[in-house]
Amino acid sequence: MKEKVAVVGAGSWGTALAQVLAENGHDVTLWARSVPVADELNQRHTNKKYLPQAKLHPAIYATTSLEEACYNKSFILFAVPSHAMRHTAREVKKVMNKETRIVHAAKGFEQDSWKRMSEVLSEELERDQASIAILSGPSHAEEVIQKSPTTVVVACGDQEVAKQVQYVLMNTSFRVYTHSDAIGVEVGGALKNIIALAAGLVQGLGFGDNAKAALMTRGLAEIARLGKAMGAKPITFVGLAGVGDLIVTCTSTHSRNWRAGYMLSQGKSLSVVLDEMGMVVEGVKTTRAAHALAKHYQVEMPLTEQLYQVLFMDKEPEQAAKDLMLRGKTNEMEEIMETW
Ligand SMILES: NC(=O)c1ccc[n+]([C@@H]2O[C@H](COP(=O)([O-])OP(=O)(O)OC[C@H]3O[C@@H](n4cnc5c(N)ncnc54)[C@H](O)[C@@H]3O)[C@@H](O)[C@H]2O)c1
Ligand SMILES: O=P(O)(O)OC[C@H](O)CO
Repeated sequence: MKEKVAVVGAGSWGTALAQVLAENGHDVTLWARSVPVADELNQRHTNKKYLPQAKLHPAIYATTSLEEACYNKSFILFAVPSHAMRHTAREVKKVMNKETRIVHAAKGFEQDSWKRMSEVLSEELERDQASIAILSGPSHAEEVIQKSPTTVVVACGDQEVAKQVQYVLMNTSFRVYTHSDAIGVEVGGALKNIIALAAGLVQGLGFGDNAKAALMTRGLAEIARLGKAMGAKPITFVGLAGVGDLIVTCTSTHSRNWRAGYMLSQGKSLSVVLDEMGMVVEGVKTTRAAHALAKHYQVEMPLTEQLYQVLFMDKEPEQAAKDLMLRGKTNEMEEIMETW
């Protein structure tokens, strides 16, 4: 059945998801923040800033009007960065219908409140959190747009909504699994960006594959520890929204977080790196959030702690690596048993 879907956010991820939906035959309206981007999408069927090589489906209709995008739609899919979620949702609330199903695909926390995006959406849209679906998993827009086989999860307290989202998005190159652990899927997607930043940094410092494997494994351990404290099911982190996303972001040069980490290793300051990237690097703000959440939940997150000091307290990355290697001696099996 053809559905009317609004995609809110015409960056790389929103554009790639709009393409998947249009290829699946749905009626897609893509909300862009700027008029030139909307004009380019409508007239040339390209989005050069965010997906330079892509030829987009001509049926994708772009607009800068949230009302035009969101009124009378079956689904609204939020693909704006986490820092933009609350104010965008507040505007969407004014123009959307009560029965429209809500999905978000952002991977981060709100600054200062450290809330998950589904909490923010629930507050602003006055919706039960259990009705909000979360799309996550290993999925770079650059590959989705090329129809390279991709697997994702859609998590929701209401499994009927998860199945409906699975129905509208799934096709031969985009496989969607439903999931019931919304907190785990949301937290896994956000926290892997911290480890991806560290992986880029480590690679740029000339460390080898042993260090990368260590980062990913020990990164997963601390993601699971914080996730569990926040109410996630630890087993979720062995799936696509945990290990899967860690693998893709820590090993792919498509990753904005990995690239930002790499640039930092070349001696550039954080503000220069973010400027040069010109795209959202969620891991920076997420490091702040996880640092605060770790304190709040009294969970040990040594990698996050060291990255926090490198990003925000001018610590030399080499010193951070040494401090990680020589921190208090621990027993891996005991830790695994405690978390998993
Ligand atoms: N790019 C990917 O491959 C990918 C994959 C999965 C999830 N995500 C997640 O999707 C979210 C969006 O990422 P992206 O890669 O598309 O980012 P992007 O940098 O490519 O695009 C960001 C978009 O958000 C808009 N935006 C920025 N600030 C805004 C604001 N204050 N108000 C309204 N709109 C604003 C920009 O105009 C742009 O359209 C992030 O949370 C990211 O982690 C991205
Ligand atoms: O490019 P990144 O690092 O923002 O990661 C994008 C997606 O989250 C990968 O699944």
